[in-house]
Amino acid sequence: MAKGKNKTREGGNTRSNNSRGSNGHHSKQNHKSAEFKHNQTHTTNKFPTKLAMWDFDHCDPKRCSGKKLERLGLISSLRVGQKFQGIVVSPNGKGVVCPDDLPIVEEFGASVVECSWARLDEVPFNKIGGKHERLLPYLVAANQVNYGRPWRLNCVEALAACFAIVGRMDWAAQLLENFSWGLSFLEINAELLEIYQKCTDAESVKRAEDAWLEKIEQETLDRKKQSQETDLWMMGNVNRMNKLNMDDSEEESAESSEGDEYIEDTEDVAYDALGNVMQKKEVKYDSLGNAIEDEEQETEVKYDSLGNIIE
Ligand SMILES: C[S@@+](CC[C@H](N)C(=O)[O-])C[C@H]1O[C@@H](n2cnc3c(N)ncnc32)[C@H](O)[C@@H]1O
Repeated sequence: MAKGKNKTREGGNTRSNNSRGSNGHHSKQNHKSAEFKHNQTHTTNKFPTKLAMWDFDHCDPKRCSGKKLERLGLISSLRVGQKFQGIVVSPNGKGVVCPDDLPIVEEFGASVVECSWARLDEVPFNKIGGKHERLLPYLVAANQVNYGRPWRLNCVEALAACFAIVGRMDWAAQLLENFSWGLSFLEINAELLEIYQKCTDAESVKRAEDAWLEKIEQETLDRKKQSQETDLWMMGNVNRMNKLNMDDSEEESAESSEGDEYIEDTEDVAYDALGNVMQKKEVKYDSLGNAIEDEEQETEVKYDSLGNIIE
């Protein structure tokens, strides 16, 4: 259990509907009471540690994971100008999240910057953040917008990644469970998260990240080389196959033409009882194309009274 966590949540309540986002103003309320309310509502009692975000309303609310966490009452909004005591997972971070961050995460929670990747230059990073701003090491997004892209995690993935790296896989899963695709983030990054969890400080995570990047780069090169070799081998085979096919078809056509010839030949070839080819019978045709019977065969054979052929 996080130190002081219950204490923080005792006075806490979920964010009220009239609280404001990072770039909005609180209507009909003076600054002081709004600030007081904000400080009072920056935690929810639905999650074991504090979750917060600066929301710049850049994204489609239907696809925005930060907004969904807010609707679920799991995360609260921070104003521009307001700093966060816990880990700030941010593109503006210097070091990377590491297992040594566990006590900070457990005591003060984690926050993100809900904005568009394409509009980072509009974010006043100097007016948000905190003492513990962190980048995330190489991990691959599982969300539907950036699936398969390294580093470009959405807010819920970023928070979950932070929890997973510091060893709170339970919190990571608890958060991601709210998204249909959520747990696949832990699955596709399982091997890497285990490696990061075995590290200590930011430098060791960075070294692990570098080693992983080197490994996947090498694997990519090996795969490329292998596929080129396979292509060559296949091409060799294809050539051989083509040649074989060609030879085959040549042989086949040769065979078939031979066969045809053979068949043609057989039409006029006669065999004796022992299968020996006998003299080809010559068929003669009249001017109308009608076969004329061989006169020789038509020659009448005469016999004497004893049945002997008479010449
Ligand atoms: C740019 S926003 C995009 C949010 C997206 N629209 C959504 O639906 O959640 C994602 C935020 O998550 C955190 N984040 C994601 N990947 C990160 C990384 N590799 N390093 C540091 N922070 C990261 C940052 O706070 C970042 O601003």
